[in-house]
Amino acid sequence: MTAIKFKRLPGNDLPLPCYETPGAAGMDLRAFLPEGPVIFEHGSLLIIPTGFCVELPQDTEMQIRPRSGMALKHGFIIPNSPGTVDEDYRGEVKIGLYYLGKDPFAISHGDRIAQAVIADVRRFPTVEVEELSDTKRGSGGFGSTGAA
Ligand SMILES: O=c1ccn([C@H]2C[C@H](O)[C@@H](COP(=O)(O)OP(=O)(O)OP(=O)(O)O)O2)c(=O)[nH]1
Ligand SMILES: [Mg+2]
Repeated sequence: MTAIKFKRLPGNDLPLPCYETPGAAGMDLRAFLPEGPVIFEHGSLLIIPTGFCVELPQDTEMQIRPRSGMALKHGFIIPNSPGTVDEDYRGEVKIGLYYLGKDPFAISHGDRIAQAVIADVRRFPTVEVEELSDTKRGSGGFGSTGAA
């Protein structure tokens, strides 16, 4: 089976990202903060390193998504969610976290702060045309079909 290749950055003693249960969709990503915890205040937006670079299989992407517990219990959102790691990216994977909680919250080295889902990517050629085909929806959007 194809493996996701991770390259460990110097000083990184963290476990390799992995699936926490056999059926998990995402592998958890940990904060690489060897110099100590980072304190989030309400409204903080910080980019947290993971200590790993990744090489993805051809025609895949890594989506960086929030962990539900971090979001719903503590108020951490990922503003660019799902973050997109391109298959040709060779830099360190980083996670942007925005904190909505009231009280200051510490994120420490090794905390599992996000999850990475590997997804297939299809690429298509693009073409400019004069007309698009007719549909029942037409130009309706943004709630045009109602709520109930
Ligand atoms: O949550 C994320 C999102 C992106 N990246 C890295 C991998 C990705 O391949 C690269 C570029 O991301 P993206 O294409 O979303 O950002 P951009 O603003 O379009 O930057 P670029 O012009 O470099 O493509 O940044 C991360 O490490 N974490
Ligand atoms: Mg881009």
